[in-house]
Amino acid sequence: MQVTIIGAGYVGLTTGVTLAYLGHKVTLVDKNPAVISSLEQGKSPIYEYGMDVLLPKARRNISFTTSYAGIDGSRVILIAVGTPSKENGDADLGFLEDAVTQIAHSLSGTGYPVIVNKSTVPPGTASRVNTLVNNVLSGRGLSPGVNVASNPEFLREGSAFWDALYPDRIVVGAAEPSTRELLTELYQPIIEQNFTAPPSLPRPEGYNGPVLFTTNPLNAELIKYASNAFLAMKVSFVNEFAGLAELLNADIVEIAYGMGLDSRIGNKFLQAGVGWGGSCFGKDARAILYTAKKYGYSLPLVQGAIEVNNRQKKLVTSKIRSTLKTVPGSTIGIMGLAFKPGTDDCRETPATGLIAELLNMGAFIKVYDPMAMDNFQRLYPDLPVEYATDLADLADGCDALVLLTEWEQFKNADWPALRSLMKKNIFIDGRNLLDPRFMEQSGFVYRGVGRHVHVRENTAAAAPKGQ
Ligand SMILES: NC(=O)c1ccc[n+]([C@@H]2O[C@H](COP(=O)([O-])OP(=O)(O)OC[C@H]3O[C@@H](n4cnc5c(N)ncnc54)[C@H](O)[C@@H]3O)[C@@H](O)[C@H]2O)c1
Ligand SMILES: O=c1ccn([C@@H]2O[C@H](COP(=O)(O)OP(=O)(O)O[C@H]3O[C@H](CO)[C@@H](O)[C@H](O)[C@H]3O)[C@@H](O)[C@H]2O)c(=O)[nH]1
Repeated sequence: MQVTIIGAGYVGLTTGVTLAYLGHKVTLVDKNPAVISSLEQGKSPIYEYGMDVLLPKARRNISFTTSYAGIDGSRVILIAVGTPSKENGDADLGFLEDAVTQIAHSLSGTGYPVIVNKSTVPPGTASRVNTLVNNVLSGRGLSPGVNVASNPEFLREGSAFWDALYPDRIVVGAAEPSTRELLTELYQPIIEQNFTAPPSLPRPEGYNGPVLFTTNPLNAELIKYASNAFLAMKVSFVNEFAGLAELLNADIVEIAYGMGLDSRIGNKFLQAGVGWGGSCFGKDARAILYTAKKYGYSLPLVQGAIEVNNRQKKLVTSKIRSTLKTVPGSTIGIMGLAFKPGTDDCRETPATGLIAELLNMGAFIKVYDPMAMDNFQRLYPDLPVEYATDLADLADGCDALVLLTEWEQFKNADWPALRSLMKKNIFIDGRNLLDPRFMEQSGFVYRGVGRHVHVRENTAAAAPKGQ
């Protein structure tokens, strides 16, 4: 099937590469010439696990362009442009409206494609896009016959290709049976799992394909917001209890493990830490709160998830204060800048707020991330921090190390050697990644999140991570 995707960012690019890998003919349109020229040279502008394998394999079925000129022959146009937060919390639909207007001006009037919205957008947007595109067509003297569907995206950065090839569900919000059939055809290889799995992304054992759920566009749009709000709330819930556990000298890792044994609760998204970040949870929670307010309604659970998260982000500074005592003049090493492991994305990463606070308190800051240093520097060019070349360079001369992203490389580091390079021995584990007893044996004063300082024998090792 001939498919056009507008926006070659995290969602558009992974979706485009996946669909091309599955045999569709994909045109990726992005207004940023640097993104397109990088892709034309075979280089991905973003880091995503599996991209190095899938992009070359998809290459013969995919083309990249900054122009909307060639979109006319497509049967489906997927929109995957950004929908960032406005000052008031509402989703900014400027990029989306620009894309839709350009699409409407590029269609010739024969055999219209279906426009499918993959960007996360407030309820009612599909209907608004429908009016916008068909008004432009009418203004051009063409018949207003374009259908618009909602097909929200649920991929996670760092495992985007897993989520694209082996999703739990595909949600299609479409009013007309013909649009539902078209999107079912688009996703047929995934629904039926009739493709050769790439060796680096093997089909999970027992996985038999996603549930295809068809509904109307409004419900589909709300499914996306409700899902993200629920996940953010789940993490905030465990973080809220982490604070109480710490006061009571209990251990949140064991508590979360015990909770997750109940299949109604499940063991995922119960990992306490420095709070959630990224380009989606905060933005989408603010947007749905704004929508509710417009209708004279409130969402106290969603509001609470944000408040708990804001409080959580201050946790590290108070741990630094209580362990280091004198912060001004101290050197603090930040381990991890990406908002989660497996990605180079630093949008709304917990690292920024913490670094700003520590700088304000008079600390000297060094940072290291195995993947996200360039992105971080590009996003926050004015932050006066020193970029370390590796973990040893980071630890060298530090009074405290603060782990913010649970990279595998950090787990497997030579901790006694790193300790020997430091001036003082404070270690704040903002993701409960490391074994407290091992860290203390390695010479550190260890502080995790929601865990008693001296964790009992057999506890940390026994409880698996909740991700
Ligand atoms: N990042 C994720 O993990 C994720 C997951 C699910 C849903 N989403 C949603 O998907 C949407 C896209 O997110 P993203 O992270 O991929 O964004 P992104 O910023 O990484 O990419 C958006 C791309 O769209 C391009 N663009 C903007 N306006 C354009 C236009 N008019 N024409 C052509 N190109 C244009 C930009 O240049 C950019 O490359 C958002 O609504 C987001 O909430 C994101
Ligand atoms: O137990 C957990 C799980 C996650 N997090 C944090 O929560 C944030 C978000 O993590 P995750 O959801 O894995 O990453 P995203 O790539 O932001 O994906 C979310 O946002 C996307 C954009 O809307 C959706 O498509 C995905 O389904 C949804 O999981 C990160 O800062 C994580 O560190 C925790 O602190 N504890």
